[in-house]
Amino acid sequence: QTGSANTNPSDSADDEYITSVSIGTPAQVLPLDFDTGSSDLWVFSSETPKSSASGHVTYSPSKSSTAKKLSGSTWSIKYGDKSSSSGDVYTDVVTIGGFSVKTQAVESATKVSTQFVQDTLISGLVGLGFDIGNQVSPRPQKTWFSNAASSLAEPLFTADLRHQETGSYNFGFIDTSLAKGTIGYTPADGSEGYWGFTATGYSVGGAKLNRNSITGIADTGTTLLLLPDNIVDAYYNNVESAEYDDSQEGVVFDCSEDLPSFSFGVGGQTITISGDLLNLTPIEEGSSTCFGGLQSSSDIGTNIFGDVALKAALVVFDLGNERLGWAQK
Ligand SMILES: CSC[C@H](NC(=O)[C@H](Cc1ccccc1)OC(=O)N1CCC(N)CC1)C(=O)N[C@@H](CC1CCCCC1)[C@@H](O)COc1ccncc1
Repeated sequence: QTGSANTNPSDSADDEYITSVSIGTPAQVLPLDFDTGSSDLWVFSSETPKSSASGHVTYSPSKSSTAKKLSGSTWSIKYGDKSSSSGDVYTDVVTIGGFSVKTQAVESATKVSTQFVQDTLISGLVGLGFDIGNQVSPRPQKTWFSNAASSLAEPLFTADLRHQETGSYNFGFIDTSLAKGTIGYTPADGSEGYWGFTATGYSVGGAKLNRNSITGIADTGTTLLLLPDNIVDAYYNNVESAEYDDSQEGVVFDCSEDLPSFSFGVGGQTITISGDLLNLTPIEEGSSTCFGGLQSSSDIGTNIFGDVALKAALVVFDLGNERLGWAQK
């Protein structure tokens, strides 16, 4: 068995990617953000304060004949961008891309932080990280993919995120036609709950890859490519107008600049992110100053190959073989 779901950028900056998920009987369809950087499936619900839920699609377990309360279970999660949510837990049928998991832990939010209240484009997250990262207590729950893996044709999923166009999350199969290059595989380290891996080197503007390895995570839930300061500086030294903007908390530059590409080595392949994928968006509507897709990871403490990097590749999240595959798109 397999599943295939379309995913769409939320806005002109590709800030996040939205995928429709069906929960319950009859199906309640919610727009959710798939996040390989976390391991909880949580949703805005009938239990979310009305003031917080305003403008959001919500899940009502009382309207689902297959919903069951997981009594005594609660959850609480805090993300890298300081956003947070918490609540209680139900189990229900969850269908993604035509594949159904009958008894999936659906974490219902009784509290959500301001960022989530304001982001009415999504009604929650589907964590696609490793089960060890699940935040339900007293008994941690499995992710949707972990529950699905044993019934899928192959215990893997792929992410094909695209700039300003529809992409896909495929479960149980690899559609190699989505990629131009060969898929290079490298071991994935799931010990922290994320999809950790080591890139073997990098280069700016099509130069030869150096051999400076970069350890980081493949994270669909993070917008940017976040790397160490020395690499960020090496890149922006090629961008005449680049400067750090305190209010934007990142490097900005003239939108008219012709940005160099950025490449990294992984699994014997080279993934090249084109300059235009690294020019994220004007800092404000109509501004001629643009915000960079490559920013420093120094205040996070983890290097993150977020959507800016993932958009350049077809990425295989292979749980069965504990490995990540990358192919140029
Ligand atoms: C590098 S952790 C920062 C990161 N959150 C972002 O990337 C947000 C995403 C967003 C949120 C709301 C609207 C638009 C975009 O976007 C920005 O932060 N930005 C985009 C816009 C730009 N102008 C400023 C920077 C983050 O916590 N992700 C987590 C998932 C995320 C949580 C918030 C809701 C959306 C999903 C998660 O994967 C983090 O996992 C790890 C982080 C650190 N160690 C290991 C794992």
